[in-house]
This record gives sequence, C-alpha cells and structure tokens, in this order.
Amino acid sequence: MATITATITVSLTTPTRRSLTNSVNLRYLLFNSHSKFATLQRSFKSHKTRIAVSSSLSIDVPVKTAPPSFLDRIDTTFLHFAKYHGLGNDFVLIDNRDIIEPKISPEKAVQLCDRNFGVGADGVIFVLPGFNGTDYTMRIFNSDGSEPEMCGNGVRCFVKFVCQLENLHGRHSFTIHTGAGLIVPEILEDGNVRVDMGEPILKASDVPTKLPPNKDHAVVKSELDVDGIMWNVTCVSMGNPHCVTFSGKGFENLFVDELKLAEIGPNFEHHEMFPARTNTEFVQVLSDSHLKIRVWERGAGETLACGTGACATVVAAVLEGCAERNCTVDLPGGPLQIEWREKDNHVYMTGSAELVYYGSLPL
Ligand SMILES: N[C@@H](CCC[C@H](N)C(=O)O)C(=O)O
Repeated sequence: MATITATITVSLTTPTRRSLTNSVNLRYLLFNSHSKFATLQRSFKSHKTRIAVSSSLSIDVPVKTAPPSFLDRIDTTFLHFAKYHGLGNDFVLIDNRDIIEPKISPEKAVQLCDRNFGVGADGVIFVLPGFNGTDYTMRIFNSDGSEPEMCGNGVRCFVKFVCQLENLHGRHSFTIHTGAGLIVPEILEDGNVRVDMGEPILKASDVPTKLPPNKDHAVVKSELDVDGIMWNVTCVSMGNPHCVTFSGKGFENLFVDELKLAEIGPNFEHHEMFPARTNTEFVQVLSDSHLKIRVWERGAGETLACGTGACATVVAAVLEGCAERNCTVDLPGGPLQIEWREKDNHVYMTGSAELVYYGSLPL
C-alpha cells in the first residue's frame, strides 16, 4: 500500500476551514488537478487515512487532524488579520467583535499599510460589535492614520470577512453602523456584494466645502482654481467628502490616463475650500451609462478603486447632466455598477470583494 505525502490545492478565495475538515472536499482537492486553485503544500505527517480512488484502488494518505481554523485562533501575542481587496483597493481586516475599541492604534495602522515595511494596504478595517441594533460596526483607518467616515470597497470586503468569521454561505444581508450612518450590504448569489450606500449629501456646508452653493444648496459644476488651473467641480458626500471633476477651462473632456495624479491630487486634497480635506474623482465620460475614473483618495493617495468615489461620480454626472442614473464605472482595478435610484434617492453599488490571504503579526 503506497503512502504519500499529500500536496493539497486550496482556493485562496474559498473558505479553507470547511475544505480542510471535510474529507470529501479533501479527496476532491487531492485528486482534481484543475488549476484554478493556487497550490499550497501541506505535509500531513501524523496518521494515515485511507482514500478510495476507484472501486479497485485505494491508497493511504497520512493525514494530520485539521488544526483549528486560522480564524478561530486566539492568542495575545499575535494579531491575526485577513487581507482583502475590492478591485485592488486593499485592506487589512481585523476581527474586533469582542471589544468596542479598535485593537490597534492609527500609528500601528500606518505601519501595517506601508508597502515596504509593513503588510501593504490602503487602509485597516475593524469588524466591531453592532450599535443601536445593527449587526456590526465598521471603522477604518486610512493608510495615513486618519479615520474616514465610510469606505465603499471596504464595506464589501467587510461583509465577506464577516461571512468567513461566522461561517455563513449563500445570500446574506447585514446592517452596518458606520461614520456615515446605516449601510446595508447584501451578498448576492454570484458572490458579488450589492450595497445600499444611503442618500448622497449635497448641501455644501455638509459635504463639507467652502465653495459657494450654486444649485439648491449644492455645488454643481463650479469653478475651482487649483494651482492656476481652473477645474469645474461638483461636490458630493457619501458620508465622506468627494470633489468630482469632468472638465475645466480649456478642456471639455478629460483623458484620465494622461493625468499626473501624484502631482495634482494632493492640491485638491489639501485645498482650502475643503476643510475636512477631500477625495477627488477625475472622470472621463465614455457614454451616458459608462464612465471611467481615476481617484486621488484623502489619506491614501491614488488607489486602484474607490467605492464611495464611484457613487459620488454617478451622482455628480447626473447633476451635471452627462450620464444616466445607472452606470458602469471603470476604475483602474475594475468595474463597479452604480445606481442612484430615483424612487428612494439611495445610491446602490455592486461589485466584487476577494480574500487575498490570512496573516499574523507579533504585537
Ligand atoms: N477607498 C474607499 C474610501 C476610503 C476613505 C477615503 N480615503 C476617505 O478618507 O474618505 C472607498 O472605496 O470608498
């Protein structure tokens, strides 16, 4: 009887806790070589399990009893985390369900987010106990340590992480308390997440912006001088502030690939007209239902995607009369589907969120 050391193949995006404790899955993983799976070598050394390969053949596979799931590990010397991304907007996720204060400080978050000296991420997100009857509370630190009110890609990652923590499968919806109020994400059959992002805030002083309102208390297609260049901007808050631009003096359409965001982004972010700083979306209109954007994020710089930014962009596009209420928004990391629904004035965002890996850090 042959004894082999098993190399199993585990999808990085599939819950490993179930796969590793389920002998049927184990057999599947051992003997199916279709490689949409990433290869993860594990040596099973402690005892043997007999696996029937066909009716006439069986082999002994030394199998170690599955260790407790990574997510079930509790110790005080290591911080266990999961890394997720929503279209390349990446986050360190921390299970903070047992206490109401974030387990790490903003300073530690800055270190973790560093792409050379840390894990590398656009932000750190905490899954905290619910508040006022909500299922959970979400808090986030940007990579510069500041705390924004909301994060659209982050909330999609948040609920995927919650499903792993709670071992939930299939369709689920959640109520999440955030700095931007109640947010309601729903995991769909195909694994994507649709999020009810609530109503956009347009009143200038609430965005906040010091630019004078020019349309029903809102700032729509107003001129903003940024280092001598006159841009047309519309200001929208999705709980966090956004300045959206499609054009400027002497340029009616933007070609976003050509923009030097690292040079111009900070001048928007720290502009005196934005007392809480701002996120900025640079938008190219491809059609009335298809927009292409690049985003300079407050506290994080240019990112591959920004969920609240995509929502703010569609609201601004409708207000400026250059797009419909239902749009595909292409970001450098991929597309989001955004709808600003007339019926309830809420913005709905649909997109993906993926697990990258689990990790531990000494505290
Ligand atoms: N990437 C996020 C937004 C994160 C917060 C932002 N940097 C801010 O300070 O407001 C998203 O997907 O919405």
